[in-house]
Amino acid sequence: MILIVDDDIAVRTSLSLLLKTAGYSVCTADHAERAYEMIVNETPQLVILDLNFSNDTSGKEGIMLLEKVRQVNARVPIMLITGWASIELAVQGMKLGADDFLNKPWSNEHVLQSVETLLTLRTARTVSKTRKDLDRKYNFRQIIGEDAGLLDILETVGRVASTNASVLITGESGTGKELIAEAIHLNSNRASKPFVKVNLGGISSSLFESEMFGHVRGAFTDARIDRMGRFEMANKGTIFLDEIGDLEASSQVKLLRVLQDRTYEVLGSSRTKTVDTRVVCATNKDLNQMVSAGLFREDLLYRINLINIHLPALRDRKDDIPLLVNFFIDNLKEIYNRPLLQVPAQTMRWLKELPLPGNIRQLKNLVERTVLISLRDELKVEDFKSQLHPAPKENRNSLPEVGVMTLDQVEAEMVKQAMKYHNNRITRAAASLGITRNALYRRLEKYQIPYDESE
Ligand SMILES: Nc1ncnc2c1ncn2[C@@H]1O[C@H](COP(=O)(O)OP(=O)(O)OP(=O)(O)O)[C@@H](O)[C@H]1O
Repeated sequence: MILIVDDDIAVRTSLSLLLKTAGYSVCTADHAERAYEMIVNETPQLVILDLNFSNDTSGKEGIMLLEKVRQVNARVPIMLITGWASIELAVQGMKLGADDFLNKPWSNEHVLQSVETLLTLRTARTVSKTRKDLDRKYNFRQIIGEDAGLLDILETVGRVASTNASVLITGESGTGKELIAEAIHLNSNRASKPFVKVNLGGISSSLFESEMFGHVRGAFTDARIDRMGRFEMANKGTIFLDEIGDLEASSQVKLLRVLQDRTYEVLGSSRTKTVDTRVVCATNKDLNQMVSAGLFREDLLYRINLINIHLPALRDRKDDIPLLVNFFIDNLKEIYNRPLLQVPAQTMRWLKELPLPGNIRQLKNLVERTVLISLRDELKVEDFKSQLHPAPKENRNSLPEVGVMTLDQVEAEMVKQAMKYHNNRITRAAASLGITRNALYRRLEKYQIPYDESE
């Protein structure tokens, strides 16, 4: 049974009708006390709660009810309804334990999708999965690993794939975020439709709208032909927004708007288009920390991370290293027609102890380079060693090998080095890096490098 809490009879009636027609049983409450009684006594499967009671536009009454409900029932999914103008209220509600929020006016399809998603996610998790069990149920062919943490992740991926829930995938660079995003798509009923990847780090705010929503010819000076936006390309499929932590503030608000309303306008056209796209985002940044630092919108964070999947670093799942190496070797056997290629146990033990800050991508590159360069089929520690730290070549620059560090890590190291060299003098360090003092402050904050504020 779904409980609808709203003092507006029109809202109660229309939502009841919608949900009943879709086959749910429904009950309603027109004020907070009644709703609380029903939640305690009748244990609904889901609660839809309008935060803006018309006699109390501050939303306080709704928020108090939410707090009270969470004290007695931590599990019942709660979906909030607010006006677009009171998005902060929705964020406050999410912090207090609500599961999702909708804006008025809502689309019926959106309500039904969210209800279905929350009810599916609520069903109890099946425990103790083995890799075999998971493979029987889902398609994870390209994802290698048997680490318990990874199996948990795969189980979550399988379980949430069929819903429309937004998923945020976090983890260091090279841990397989894109692969997991693809697996969500492949195991969903959108699998036969497009999977569209967008690297948000590479899209400046001036290009954001034309890239994501498309434009018509003549929309701006350079728009010589009509262009389809990424959301339209991903229609009925999945859009994968990679590097979401790199999105500039003005683009964040535009993205929030489309995820919220599920509609957008093509640049230069007044026609409104509807988005029917599953949204999966990824980042190697700590978005919670970015929210605290005022660099990422909190409402956008809540919108994109109904489900959060955090991928472990490879150093925390070392037992998977041999499985991964063998998987890469098997592929290379075919590609290079070298059926006798193998990595003996001793070499494997050595590989397992490598720090591999670039995670699976670094391991894959290392295996590929070693196979390419080494002439023997039985790969020895020296073969890998020479590719891990290749001997200095003439004119070789001193940058680390590709895959070893991300651009952010290189930048952070350079900033630290300049600060140390100039004894933490901001002006000098900034000048030596070729950036302004403000730009240096931003980077010090970003990488959490301590500095003397009186400087
Ligand atoms: N579990 C895995 N099994 C096999 N290959 C994997 C696995 N995880 C990652 N890979 C491979 O490692 C490489 C990096 O993975 P991917 O691009 O998904 O990482 P990422 O976390 O998205 O990286 P970035 O943050 O840098 O974008 C890819 O070639 C991918 O196929």
